[in-house]
Amino acid sequence: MAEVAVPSAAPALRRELEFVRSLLKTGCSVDEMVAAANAAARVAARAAAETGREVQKGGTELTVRGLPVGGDWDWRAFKRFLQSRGLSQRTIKFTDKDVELDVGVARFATVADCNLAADLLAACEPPEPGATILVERGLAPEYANRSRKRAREGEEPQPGASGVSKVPRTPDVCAAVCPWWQVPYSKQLTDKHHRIVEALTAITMEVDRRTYGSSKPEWVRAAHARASGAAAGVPGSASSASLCCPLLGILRSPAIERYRNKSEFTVGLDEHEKPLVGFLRGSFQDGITCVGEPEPTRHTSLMAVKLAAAATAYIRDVSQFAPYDKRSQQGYWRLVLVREGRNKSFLPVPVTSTAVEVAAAEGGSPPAQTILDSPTFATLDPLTYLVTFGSRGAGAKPSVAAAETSADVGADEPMAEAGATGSEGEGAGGSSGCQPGMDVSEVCEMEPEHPLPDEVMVMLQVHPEYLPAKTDPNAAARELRGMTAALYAAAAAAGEPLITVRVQLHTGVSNAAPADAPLLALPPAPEPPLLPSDAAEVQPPEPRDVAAAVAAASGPGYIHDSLCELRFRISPTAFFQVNSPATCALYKVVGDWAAAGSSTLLLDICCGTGTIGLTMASRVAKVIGIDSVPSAIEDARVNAALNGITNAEFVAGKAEDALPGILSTHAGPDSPYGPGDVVAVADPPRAGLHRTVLRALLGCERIRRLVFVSCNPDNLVQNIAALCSPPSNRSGRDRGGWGRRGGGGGTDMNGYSGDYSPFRPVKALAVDLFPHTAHVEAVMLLER
Ligand SMILES: C[S@@+](CC[C@H](N)C(=O)[O-])C[C@H]1O[C@@H](n2cnc3c(N)ncnc32)[C@H](O)[C@@H]1O
Repeated sequence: MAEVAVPSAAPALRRELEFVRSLLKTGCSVDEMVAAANAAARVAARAAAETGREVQKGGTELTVRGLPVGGDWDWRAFKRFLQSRGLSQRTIKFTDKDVELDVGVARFATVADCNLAADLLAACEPPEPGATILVERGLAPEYANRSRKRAREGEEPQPGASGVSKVPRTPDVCAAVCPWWQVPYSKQLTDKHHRIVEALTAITMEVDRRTYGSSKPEWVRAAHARASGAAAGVPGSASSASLCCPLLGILRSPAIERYRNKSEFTVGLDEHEKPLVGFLRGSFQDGITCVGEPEPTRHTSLMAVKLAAAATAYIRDVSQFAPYDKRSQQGYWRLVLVREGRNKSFLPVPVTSTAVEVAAAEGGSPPAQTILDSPTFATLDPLTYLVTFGSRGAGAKPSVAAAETSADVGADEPMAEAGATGSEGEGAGGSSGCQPGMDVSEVCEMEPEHPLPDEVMVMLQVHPEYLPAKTDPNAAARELRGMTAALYAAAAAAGEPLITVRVQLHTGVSNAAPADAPLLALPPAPEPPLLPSDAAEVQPPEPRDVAAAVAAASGPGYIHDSLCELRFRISPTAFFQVNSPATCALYKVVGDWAAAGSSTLLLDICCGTGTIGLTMASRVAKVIGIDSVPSAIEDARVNAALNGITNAEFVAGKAEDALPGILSTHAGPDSPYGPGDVVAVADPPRAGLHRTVLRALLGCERIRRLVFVSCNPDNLVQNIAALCSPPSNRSGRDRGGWGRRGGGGGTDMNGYSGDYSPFRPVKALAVDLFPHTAHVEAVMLLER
């Protein structure tokens, strides 16, 4: 056998070669010789590859060549192959393999994991006898291009992109529900931050468009001046110079893997036409009805994955009822909603990539990651999760790049100075001991194992018009109870009991049921036959274990979760933020920016289950929350009582209907709240606030401070521009509905006839509540 020169940079190869040499010397068997020859060939190929190319050190990606082609050999098979070779599910962050290519790529949680994987794979048996696999550090060029394209488009890789022509296929489930799953988290944060930069710039432009002459707000002029300076060569870029206010950075999500506390699974058919409880692999409008396995999606919790698998098994193996088919509007099982809650907040403290790299270089284990132990609302420090751009290392001076995006508009303003933490004087990092903020280059994806949920709720959405269910209520009862028993067993096996199941009856075509769709407790066991002669025709009596499981899982019809030391009851259909750890950080910022005190009336507009208002109740005189969903308001009232809060009132109704009356009662001239004592927090749905609400807020002069939370940067622009534009001297070009035509008094295009002072954007922050998707939350403080 030819001697192979092993480069000094490849100690694993050297060890492997030594092993082969020793094997050859010992007079081993034919099989062992074959294995040795294969290993030697692998070594030779790897050595050749490495001498021709520097080993990329410190990365977390591996390319594996020589994998089987065709059949089922896609990324799932590749992932199974990695797992079967001793690599843990948790450390493998993504795998990608086209069935037509012999190359697979994998990314690992840490450099140490990647090193271990490289060593394990170099020494392992190939997936097929006689095959030779080759392991290389870094991303194969053919995949690097695919990843970039996918990241840009948020789409699944089309095989044609790698040069192999194939018929387009239904998108992968990950591409459908967490399209950024393969994009490094630091890149996700950068893109989301940029999206908010664009929104803040668009606000300046929109208010500029709506105003002219002396009515143009000072902050718009200042933005113009910055932009002109930038255009004239003063360091800075025109687009970021035009931000309407400082953008302090982005709060990363404390947890990025399997972070969702709510999973909505569709019941349908998989690509082989077998029933599956999972995620739709595209939109019904695009003709896609195929459902995919939820397990590969990075954001779905393991408990939810297990419950989906149990529901699938029940429908496939036991149920007599079919999944609902939207096209024919036939079938019974429609949706399985899983919600989870914890007794204590789960708040991991991020470690930096430098710390991980240093530990790996020193051959040690990755740095220990701490979990904040249920911090109080006062001690939780959002700086723990702040990510900024362009200044490597916390406390480092912002680089030129940072100055370009932030200096003129103050985006590098420390968060504490900007009033973000409300805990001035306490060391930055507060209770966590973490450095204040981290540069995006320091973002690391390592995170600790999540604790199991303490409470699990399932809502089964079914189609009551399905003929076999309609004609035989006993059969329907048996199905629902059988399904519940299957789910109960799966939850218990996963470590936590399923405490409550509810059934939603829904006849509409889309799975999105109206808030008032009937929600029922589990039906009682079918009655035994009255006459012995009927006995032959009826099903056998319900097994005892089903009855016991149903009794245990009937529960109260709600669960509880914890945020910032408070407990929240959540009903099946009430809104509750899906990422509890990130929500704690978000609420802390909202609370601090509201700067509410003991004389404050806090308006929580679109309050859901009362979360924002209740987290602030102890420091204000009164909270009034409004939400259009009655069950959410019921939850909010219970949540106040649950936490011993007596100064909160909740109103069920649309904000556009309820807010004007609330303001005239509680914030009118005769109210006990003086100017500035009324603080509003608005957290509207994606469509944004109704213009009646905007008008009411503008018209209430006691409101001087408004914290706006938005999950839709596009609608944020219109809402903020409306709130920050003066009432008169609007440009005649403004067809958007806020300016009066011409100056002076009169009535504007929306019927608002009062004078008011517009708000001014003070500062903004992006918050990542939805890792692996393009969604991002923005928080803005407005003052006047
Ligand atoms: C983004 S959620 C925010 C909920 C809450 N602030 C939280 O953090 O959990 C938006 C809320 O607005 C409610 N909503 C939707 N349209 C509304 C309207 N016209 N008036 C009042 N509330 C509305 C929804 O029911 C939902 O609870």
